[in-house]
Amino acid sequence: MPVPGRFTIHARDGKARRATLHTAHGEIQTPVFMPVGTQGSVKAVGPDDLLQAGSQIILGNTYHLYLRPGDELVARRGGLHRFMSWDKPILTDSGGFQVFSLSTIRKISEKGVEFRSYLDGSKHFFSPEKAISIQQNLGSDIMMVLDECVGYGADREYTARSLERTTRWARRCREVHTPGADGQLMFGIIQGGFHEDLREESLGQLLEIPFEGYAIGGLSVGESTEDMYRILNHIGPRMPEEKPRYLMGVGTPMDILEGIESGVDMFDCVLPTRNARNGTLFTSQGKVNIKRAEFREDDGPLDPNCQCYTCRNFSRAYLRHLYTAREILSYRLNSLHNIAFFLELARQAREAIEGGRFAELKAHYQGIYGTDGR
Ligand SMILES: CC1(C)O[C@@H]2[C@@H](CO[C@@]3(CNc4nc5cc6c(=O)[nH]c(N)nc6cc5[nH]4)OC(C)(C)O[C@@H]23)O1
Ligand SMILES: [Zn+2]
Repeated sequence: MPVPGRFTIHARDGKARRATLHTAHGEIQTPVFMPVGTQGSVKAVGPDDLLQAGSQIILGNTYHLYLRPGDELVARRGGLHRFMSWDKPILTDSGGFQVFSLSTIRKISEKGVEFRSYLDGSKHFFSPEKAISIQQNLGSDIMMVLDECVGYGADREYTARSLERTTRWARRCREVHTPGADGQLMFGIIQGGFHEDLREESLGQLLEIPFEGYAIGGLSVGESTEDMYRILNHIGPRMPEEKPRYLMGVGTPMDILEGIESGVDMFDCVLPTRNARNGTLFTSQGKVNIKRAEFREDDGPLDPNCQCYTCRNFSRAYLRHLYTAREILSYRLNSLHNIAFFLELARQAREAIEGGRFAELKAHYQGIYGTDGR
């Protein structure tokens, strides 16, 4: 009987790891890309599409689901898995980041964070305990602690004080959920901005609290690729070897490969679904901007090397037409393909690590997407 939280490393290639993470809703082969389903749906695609594309786990969001339809309502409907008919693993972010990135008029204190809803301006308060209670109501397999993600360019002094409070909040989250209760896992989140020593400080403090995994927060917040990679390369390998490592909100294909090379196992990003909706498609030969006139009469598949439903059934000419005509089907077909691309990238990474060929895989994509794929 698999024990939720068990993390088994099968192969290594440099700092990259090929592993299996066990959860209450099944096992996850890592490195893994997690499509983002912020409001309980991965935009424009259904659970059947996600399974077909090979998705092992998806993301939900505490902040959004608390505000609408309400975590208590979801709990009364049997939890998020049943509510959205997804019976594989779900990871939920704690809402801290969304409060800072989406909400207006927020006040942060030792107790937690007060914010106004982006929907109707009503006032709300998240304590660390509340953030965990919401994720228990949602029934997610992996819960994230409530943290403060300091903005890019926050001063060192504030960053240092903030990470101390984030650690105290992390301890409070752990205190209200016994490890493994209801099969739910809890990950700590490393902060510390863009200061290597503060990052080590944050990690060191979190290691004193028993978490089933550790995440790197505070990145993909508008910093340069150089700054992201500097922190990633520094803290990734220093994270606990025997536990899963999750890089939040990242990223482009090249950012993901850089993260895997630094020892990271789990990734999530809205890039595939968000870019799909503005016609930017990721292919084995680089980015394709489907609205370009050159595709008007192109009968070829979007990506000849892709096995997804979109590439097996529709031409670039048709995809361009749907996009230009603002057809709803454009969102679905473009999103299906981009999700399939990111999932295939992660699958290729798993295979390359098993075969000791990860460096070659990264070099191959560097030749197509450049150093950061922006
Ligand atoms: C890359 C891309 C396309 O992703 C978009 C947009 C802007 O960046 C993103 C993704 N970056 C991102 N960094 C994060 C940091 C934390 C964090 O420190 N703590 C917690 N609890 N959750 C986090 C979630 C994060 N997501 O953040 C929002 C604002 C959600 O939109 C996403 O650019
Ligand atoms: Zn495709």
